[in-house]
Amino acid sequence: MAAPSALLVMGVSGSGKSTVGTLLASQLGWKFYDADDYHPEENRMKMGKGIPLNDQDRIPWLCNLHDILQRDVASGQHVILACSALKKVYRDILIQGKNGAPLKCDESGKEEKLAEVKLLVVHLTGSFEVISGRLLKRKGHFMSPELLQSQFDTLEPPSAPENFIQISVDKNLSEIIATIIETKMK
Ligand SMILES: Nc1ncnc2c1ncn2[C@@H]1O[C@H](COP(=O)(O)OP(=O)(O)O)[C@@H](O)[C@H]1O
Ligand SMILES: O=C(O)[C@H](O)[C@@H](O)[C@H](O)[C@H](O)COP(=O)(O)O
Repeated sequence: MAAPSALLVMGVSGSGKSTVGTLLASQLGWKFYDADDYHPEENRMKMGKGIPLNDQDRIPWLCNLHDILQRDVASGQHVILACSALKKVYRDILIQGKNGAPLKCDESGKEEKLAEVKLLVVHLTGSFEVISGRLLKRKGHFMSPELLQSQFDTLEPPSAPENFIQISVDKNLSEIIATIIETKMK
């Protein structure tokens, strides 16, 4: 496969997506998006009350992120997205648009064909104990730590034929970044 022009850093809440994505973007000089910044207020309020999001809450959010990625990649921009992307279908939407089909995700009825985003999925994996420990220490975030169990329950780890790597959150940040850069170059 050709070198990716987009990286998706995924995993449950507290797995290190924002931290890893930010560091990676500054090292590579790629544009960085944090999917959390694109949640509508209703989603934030729901999560803040300790209610997990469902497909209905997530799909428009993912479609919007797909459109943003697609626009950047089409203009030659290299991008990194930090996004939970817990289910396979969510990753399909990020890559291909709604229903995993290469269609534009708007409601206009226009079925505009889009090029697939060439993307490497980086899954940050770790135990409930390690990740909940980190979330409990993290301050100033809308996500309630009680939602972590539902994130693990929802998680469908990437598998073939997805283009992915898994990295343990037990590694330190420089090891994680080095592994991603090395994989991306292959
Ligand atoms: N590899 C790591 N080793 C130690 N601490 C980490 C690591 N990755 C992230 N952290 C810390 O864990 C917490 C959660 O990370 P964050 O990037 O906010 O996760 P996410 O974006 O997946 O919710 C933060 O306080 C961050 O500094
Ligand atoms: O799909 C979801 O349920 C949400 O995206 C959820 O994952 C939330 O956005 C983050 O987990 C909270 O932010 P952090 O991932 O930064 O904790």
